[in-house]
Amino acid sequence: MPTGGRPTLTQFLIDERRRHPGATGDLNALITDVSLACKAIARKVAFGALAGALGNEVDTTASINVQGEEQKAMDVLSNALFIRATEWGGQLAGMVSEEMEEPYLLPPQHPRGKYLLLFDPLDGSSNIDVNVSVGSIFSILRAATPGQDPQPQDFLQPGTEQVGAGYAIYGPTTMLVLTLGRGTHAFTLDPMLGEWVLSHPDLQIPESTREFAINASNSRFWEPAVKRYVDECMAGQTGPRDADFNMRWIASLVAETHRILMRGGVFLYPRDRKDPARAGRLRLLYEASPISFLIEQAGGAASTGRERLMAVQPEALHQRIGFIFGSKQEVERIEGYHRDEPPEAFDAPLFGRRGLFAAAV
Ligand SMILES: O=P(O)(O)OC[C@H]1O[C@](O)(COP(=O)(O)O)[C@@H](O)[C@@H]1O
Ligand SMILES: [Mg+2]
Ligand SMILES: [Mg+2]
Repeated sequence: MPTGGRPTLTQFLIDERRRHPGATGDLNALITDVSLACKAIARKVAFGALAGALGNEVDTTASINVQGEEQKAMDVLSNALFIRATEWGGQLAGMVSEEMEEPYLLPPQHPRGKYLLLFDPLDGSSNIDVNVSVGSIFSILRAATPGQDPQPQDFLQPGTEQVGAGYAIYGPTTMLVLTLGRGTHAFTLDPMLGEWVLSHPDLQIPESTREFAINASNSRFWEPAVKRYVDECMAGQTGPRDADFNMRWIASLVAETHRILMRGGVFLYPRDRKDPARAGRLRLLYEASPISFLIEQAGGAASTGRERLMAVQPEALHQRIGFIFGSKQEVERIEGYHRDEPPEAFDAPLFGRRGLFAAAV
């Protein structure tokens, strides 16, 4: 076997389907289409500064997206590749993307299916110019009205409702990491065969760690619980943790997640006071929710700091949220520190559950 006895993604999906005798194969077809989009994005990313010079159509100008952030040409192109690869197959009823303000409705000639696809087509895109790993993140939900165009509120489902989730990482090797609710599995793209090959079945995150990741430049905006946690890590052997810690920050959620899945660690992009118009940095539906599913399925934990992230009921398509995930013992410790803080210390008046900005984008 050219894959050294390891199953390909197709073989893995066939095996999964056997466990669900009533399955139509639509989910497998959708994941195959998503994995094709990821292959196409990987190829484009690999061209780097040669994009355009070699006759591929990427230009290098940037614009501003619906969230007021710089939108790179590769963000726009990756978004188009996701749509092109998945809209025709008849498995999807609609899509939501970081790069589109409203849900994407399928062209009239395409059949509507029973799934919803939510995605960040290119995560960490500010890293592209410096040749640091980037990725794509996706989440699959069931449509409320299969066969019909969805309403925006149909996408507002808690993470616990996800049918599947995953990401592709475009790094030294291109990999696809996937969960369908039975473990988290990583596939490596064999560049010769162009096939995803199961290289890391059933990933398990170590329960404890001595490595944390946070953007420390935001420290003056943190809640007391986060500040306490980081201070204790920094104090190392001289503090209450009685152990030295390492700190990491890549500024690429996919790359941080991948490191944590491979060797453990904890990631924090907590709710903070930096911008009163938004209570966190990362987007709930197509960043935090799918990453949480992957992390939990690998034995880790994912939280807002106060509750299980996948239990949060979304209120807006592009809602942002505080996000803490990784090795279970550390996430539980951070949640404990939040419980120790009186909620009014930070909540009132802007950030309370019922506060002005609770669901702001
Ligand atoms: O610039 P900061 O504050 O370090 O934020 C980095 C975070 O922003 C992101 O790049 C946001 O994703 P996008 O690139 O898709 O907007 C995450 O991948 C990363 O964790
Ligand atoms: Mg992102
Ligand atoms: Mg993005």
